[in-house]
Amino acid sequence: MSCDFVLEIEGRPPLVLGVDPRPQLHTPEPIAAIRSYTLELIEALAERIAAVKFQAAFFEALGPEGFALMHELIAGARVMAVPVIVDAKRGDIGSTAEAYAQAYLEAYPGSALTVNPYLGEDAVEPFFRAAERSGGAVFVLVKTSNPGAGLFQDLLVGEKKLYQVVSEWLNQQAEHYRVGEWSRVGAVVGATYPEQVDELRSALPRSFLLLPGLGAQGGTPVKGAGVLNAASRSLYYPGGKPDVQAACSQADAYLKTLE
Ligand SMILES: O=C(O)c1cc(=O)[nH]c(=O)n1[C@@H]1O[C@H](COP(=O)(O)O)[C@@H](O)[C@H]1O
Repeated sequence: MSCDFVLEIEGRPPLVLGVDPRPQLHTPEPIAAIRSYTLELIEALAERIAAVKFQAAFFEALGPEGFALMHELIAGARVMAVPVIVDAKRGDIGSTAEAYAQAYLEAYPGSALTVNPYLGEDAVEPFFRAAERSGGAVFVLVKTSNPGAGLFQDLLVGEKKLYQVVSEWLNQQAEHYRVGEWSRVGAVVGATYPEQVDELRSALPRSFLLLPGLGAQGGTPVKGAGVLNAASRSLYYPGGKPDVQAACSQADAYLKTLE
């Protein structure tokens, strides 16, 4: 297995498994049950997914043991040769960004991290540089999937919307951090906004687009080069509960619409 996120992702299916565990669905011992279910699921879906995306908040909410479990599962996915995206949406002043980049990108070479660009270029660059050193990637929030995304992201800045300004800046960064056809600098675009997905696919030709919002938020799969459709609840808990067989069927159904 190559230890470079960009090279690994290129040839894989366009679906991402989101792991957002709810302890109430794994009683009576949530930590142990989430560990075994997630490992079994990643193994079962390994050939059907581009990557597994761990949402840090759900593990943090489980306390110190939960946070340790996320790190254990990241390592487990890497052992199974499945690329990892840590969805922690980090963003802070440069010196703190260095520490976040060390915690996720450098700790897991060949992995990716979601990043919030609100603090500006000097706050995001440490993530790009760390990704370059570690063979990783960064997915920067451009147009998020939530209903309130437009409050700031659609604000007009001159004649452009703020998310368009972000995407123009991001495209320059993406050119700089290219690895062949694709870049270490990707973008997050909600599957719930298909028009903006089309627009940003053209505006960011070198970037992988991570599209959360599939299923539970009402988004549907989007075909396209470099498009990674991400589903958490609808794939991790198909039918509202842990079920490996049903998850395999759901993954097949998503992939069929993407053929
Ligand atoms: O970065 C993300 O993954 C993300 C960005 C975004 O715009 N919208 C969004 O829903 N997400 C994450 O994607 C997952 C979506 O979960 P489901 O709605 O259950 O598929 C959650 O972990 C969110 O935190």
